Amino acid sequence: MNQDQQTQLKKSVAEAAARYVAQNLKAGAILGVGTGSTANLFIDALRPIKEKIRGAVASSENTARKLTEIGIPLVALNDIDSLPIYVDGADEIDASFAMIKGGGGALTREKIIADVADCFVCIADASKVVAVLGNFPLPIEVIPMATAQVARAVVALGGTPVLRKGFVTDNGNHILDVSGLSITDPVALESALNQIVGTVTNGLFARRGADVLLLGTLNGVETRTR
Ligand SMILES: O=C(CO)[C@H](O)[C@H](O)COP(=O)(O)O
Repeated sequence: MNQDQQTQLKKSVAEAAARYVAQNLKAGAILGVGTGSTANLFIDALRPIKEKIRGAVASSENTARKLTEIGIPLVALNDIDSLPIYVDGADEIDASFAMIKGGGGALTREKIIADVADCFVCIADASKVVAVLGNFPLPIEVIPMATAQVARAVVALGGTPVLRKGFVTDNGNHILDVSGLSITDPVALESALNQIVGTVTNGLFARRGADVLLLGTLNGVETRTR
């Protein structure tokens, strides 16, 4: 698949996700919105149905800006008790709907919103589906003073961490991108990484994976459920 085709597939799933929201989000409800190029296309696709959405919880400052631009009011996660639907992209997704996320660096806020949401709708083009997670380097958000220590702990687990240069997360932290992991047990690795002191969040979304996958393929958008 070339880049133009991939962009076209991202656009198709973004539009399918907007239709999904129009059909499934109750009038006046709050929507969770992810981060990244697919999420940006999703925000664009929300324009025609924006009156139906009372407000949105944004997973990053970029997403907050885009939502504001199209006139969807922002809602703080602390001001709501529940969130029916969260729509976000992924860097990789496997057959059990476990994902690697955080290519855009928004993994911590994304994981928090995903945890609150009743339904995580993953929007992805076909290139994101893998048999085993780990070809895409796994992002880990770390407290800056702990970066070297977390990197040593990650090496001990068999990974090769690289500091994402010139990048600071919306929370003021660093990202280590970890390659060389063949993630055959995503739940166990997510838990193991959570134990490393100085780690804020790792980009494995396995304990709380997606519920619905809208997958853009060259033959159209497939809806898969777990
Ligand atoms: O996790 C993310 C951002 O932190 C994104 O969802 C992930 O990187 C996919 O991005 P894109 O839609 O640009 O391929």
